[in-house]
Amino acid sequence: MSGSLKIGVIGANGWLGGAIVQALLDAGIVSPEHLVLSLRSGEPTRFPAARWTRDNQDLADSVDLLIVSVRPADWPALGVRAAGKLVISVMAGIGLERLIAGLGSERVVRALPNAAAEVRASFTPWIATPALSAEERRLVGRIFEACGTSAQLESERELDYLTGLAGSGPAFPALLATAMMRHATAHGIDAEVARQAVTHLLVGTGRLFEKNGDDPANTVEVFLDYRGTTAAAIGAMRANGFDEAVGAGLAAAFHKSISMGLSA
Ligand SMILES: NC(=O)C1=CN([C@@H]2O[C@H](COP(=O)(O)OP(=O)(O)OC[C@H]3O[C@@H](n4cnc5c(N)ncnc54)[C@H](OP(=O)(O)O)[C@@H]3O)[C@@H](O)[C@H]2O)C=CC1
Ligand SMILES: O=C(O)[C@@H]1CCC=N1
Repeated sequence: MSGSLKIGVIGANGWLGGAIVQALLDAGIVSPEHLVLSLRSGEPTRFPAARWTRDNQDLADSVDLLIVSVRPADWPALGVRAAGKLVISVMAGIGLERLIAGLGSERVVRALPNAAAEVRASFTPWIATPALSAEERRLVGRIFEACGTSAQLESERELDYLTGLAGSGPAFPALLATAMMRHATAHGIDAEVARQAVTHLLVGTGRLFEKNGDDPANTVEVFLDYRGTTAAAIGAMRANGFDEAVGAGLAAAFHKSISMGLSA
């Protein structure tokens, strides 16, 4: 695979598709003139130097690597054939078997980036069919390293599980942040002050985790040892079902990632 690799992205006007294209360009994996991008409605809003089309089959025929980034519900109607092409799907739930049958290619990757690809901070688990060469696997690794960091998995079951934990993941700290902001403003804290407090605690905690690289449970233990405000909060959160609520949420995501792949 050389610098003249042609990449096509179906759904490039969408959130994740656009983020991946930007990451590919930023990392120099593809040049704009080697990009073919498709959209369904509206007009292209980004990447003016790329070739935009509404003809997905023409796109698939024109490129070396095809990335499919439409919503799972739009997959059955897509009808694109990509025999002999390397294909990456980032659609939640759609399994390798269905991708191979639908696309007519044996060289397929299922990947689950997350919304942080927009800031090149996604964690992206992925799995490939056995037909991918070592060089193609390196290329896939480079693509998702461009979006943040990545891990190649051995089993599709792991990917189904991580669809919730990693793919949906940014929504969960956002949910926590929403609950914290709601509580703070109900206690008279200015909404902008609450927003800043919550944003900085998420970013700051992430940076601490990156710096220390240890088990988050250690951080919880260190705070519990103070027997102060943090311990009081953690005790009350746990007594009110915090761990159970998180577990039930991740189990629901795991279940949905399997069921939506069967029904979409
Ligand atoms: N966003 C996220 O955080 C994550 C998303 N994913 C997966 O990525 C995929 C895309 O998600 P996301 O970017 O958020 O969704 P978006 O709705 O933002 O983007 C999907 C895009 O696909 C376009 N589209 C649909 N059908 C076609 C078609 N036939 N031809 C060309 N374009 C088409 C849509 O066009 P239109 O505007 O007309 O609807 C839309 O622009 C999903 O399968 C999702 O499961 C995975 C992990 C994380
Ligand atoms: O919620 C979803 O189904 C997809 C997967 C992760 C983000 N969006």
